Formats: sequence, C-alpha cells, structure tokens
Amino acid sequence: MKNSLIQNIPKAELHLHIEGSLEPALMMQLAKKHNVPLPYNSIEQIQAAYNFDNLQSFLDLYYLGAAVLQDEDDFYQLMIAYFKKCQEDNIKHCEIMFDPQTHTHRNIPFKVFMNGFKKAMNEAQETMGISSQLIMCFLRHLDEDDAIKTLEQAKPFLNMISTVGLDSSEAGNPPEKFQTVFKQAKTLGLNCVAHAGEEGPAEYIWSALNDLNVQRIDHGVRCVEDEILVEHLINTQMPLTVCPLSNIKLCVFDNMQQHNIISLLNKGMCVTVNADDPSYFGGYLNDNFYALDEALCLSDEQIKQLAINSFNASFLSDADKSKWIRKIQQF
Ligand SMILES: Nc1ncnc2[nH]cnc12
Ligand SMILES: [Zn+2]
Repeated sequence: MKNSLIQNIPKAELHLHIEGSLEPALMMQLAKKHNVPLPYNSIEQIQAAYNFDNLQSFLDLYYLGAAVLQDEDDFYQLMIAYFKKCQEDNIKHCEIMFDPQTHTHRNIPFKVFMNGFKKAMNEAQETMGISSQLIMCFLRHLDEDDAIKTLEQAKPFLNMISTVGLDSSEAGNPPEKFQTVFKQAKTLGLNCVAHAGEEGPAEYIWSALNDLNVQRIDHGVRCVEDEILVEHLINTQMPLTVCPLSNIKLCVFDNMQQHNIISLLNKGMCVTVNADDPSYFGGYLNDNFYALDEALCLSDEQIKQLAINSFNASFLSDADKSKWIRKIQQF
C-alpha cells in the first residue's frame, strides 16, 4: 500500500531537468507540430526505447527528444505540465534545471525558452501556490568557452536565474574544467551546484567543492568510496540531491535494495530525494519515495527528515524554510 505520509507531506524538489520531464505524448505532439523527424512512431515505441546501460545512452535520447522544443509555447507547455505533477505530488517549491546550450546550439535564442518558462512559473505561483527558481546548467561535454559564452547570453535574464549548475557526460569532464565560469557566476551573485559522483569518482565531488565552491552536490552517491569525504559532507551538512529511480535506470546501483541514500541519511548526511528526468526514468518525485519505501521500508521519521532536508537544502529564505519545516513537523 502506498504510504499516505509521502503523498501528504509538503516537499521541495531540487534536482529536476525540465527537458527530462518531456513526456512521450508531448514529444510526439510537438514533433508533428514542427515536422521534426523522430526515430519512433508511437508512444509505446518511445517508452520501449528507454532502456539504458549508462548515463551516455540516456543522454543520447534526451538530446534527441529535446529537438522538438522550438517555440515559446512549447517551453511553456513543457513546464506547466511539470507544475501539474508538482501539484499532484504536493511539491511546494522547486528549483528547476534547464540546459540552455541544448537549445541555443539549435539556434533557439534565450528569450524563446525564458519567456515560456516565465509564463509557466508565474502561473504556478499564482494559481497553484508553487514557488520556483531556475538553475542554468552548463553542458560539461562542451568546452568552458562555450559555457562562458552562455553565461554572457544569459545576462539579460539573470533576474529569472538563481543558480548555475553542471550536467551531461560526467566521466572525463571533471568540475575543475569549469572553474572560471563558476567564479564569474558567483561574482554575478548566482548560487552554484554541480552534478558530481553520479558516474564519476569521489574526487569529482572534492573538485566540485574545492574548485567550484558549490553549495549542493547533485547525485554524489559515489561519496561512499572516500570515508574522509563522507565525514566532510556530514560535518558541513553539504546537501546531496539524490535521484533513486534515475540511479537504477542508469545502472549506478543494481537495484533499489542496494541504494545507499537511506544509509547516508542514517549517518546524518543532508540527502534529499528527487526525480532527475522523470519521463525517462519512470516516475516523478513521489514515485521515487514509493520505490524507496518498497525496497527499504522507510520510517515516518525518515520520510519527514527527507522532506525537511529538501527545504533546508533549498535556496529559499530562512523564513520560508522555517515555515515549511514547521508544517512538516506537525505530521
Ligand atoms: N542524470 C543526469 N546526469 C547528468 N546530466 C544530466 N542531464 C539530464 N539528466 C542528467
Ligand atoms: Zn541530473
């Protein structure tokens, strides 16, 4: 039976790629609208293709799918669909990642996707009471000059962007490659996060901390390969935004029983649960909680702590964090 505490408790989501929330039905609809060829003829064929051996095999299909996103309304439809899922899952605040280079490299300018995002974010706040921020991620398989150019292009939109991040193919692309652009982002007043220790080694987590000065680590599950790092993450309460279903789909762990998030939680680490790319990995935020509960039997205290961590690790004001944490403590 599904745990009603998971459904009812207020939650924040901090690791969600908006391009990874593109559902097969919307992908087909937009492909038709813009005459974009896809190697699929039906929703079933799309779903059948979503069997991945590793991060790269997923990224190949993720970038292919994103090609259907072309005009402002497409980006609005994409994001409003995600907010509807947030409403169903009782997510009150989200910090949403987007990959500008995936779009600018197809000659889609910033103003097209930013205007679409803005319309959906305003609507979510006004009609659903959901607050949101944007995390602009640099693609780490591209060089740092391209990231620097992207930060420059983003300057007219910085009032909509709270944070920069780093995603895409991790192995062979360590955080230190992006030191200059992260320093520039920090100077502009942006928060910093980075994917590290998903497929890459524990040293990449150290590099994200020491070379990029990040305030959160996305994934980070390979921290367990370095005991000193684990101690450091606990002592500094550095948040890890963990994505359980993603880690299973991308073969980071063999199965959910093997997942280490609850063991890290029990050690006192500030871990949070997130969906990453829900339409590719088989579930939104609550599905991730249900899958953990089924495999690892979460206690009510553990569920509450994960929800508290999601607000504590967010970039909300201290007053807003306290407001949500007080509500959670009443459950
Ligand atoms: N899980 C993930 N890791 C790295 N880059 C991504 N882009 C979208 N999802 C990602
Ligand atoms: Zn991610």
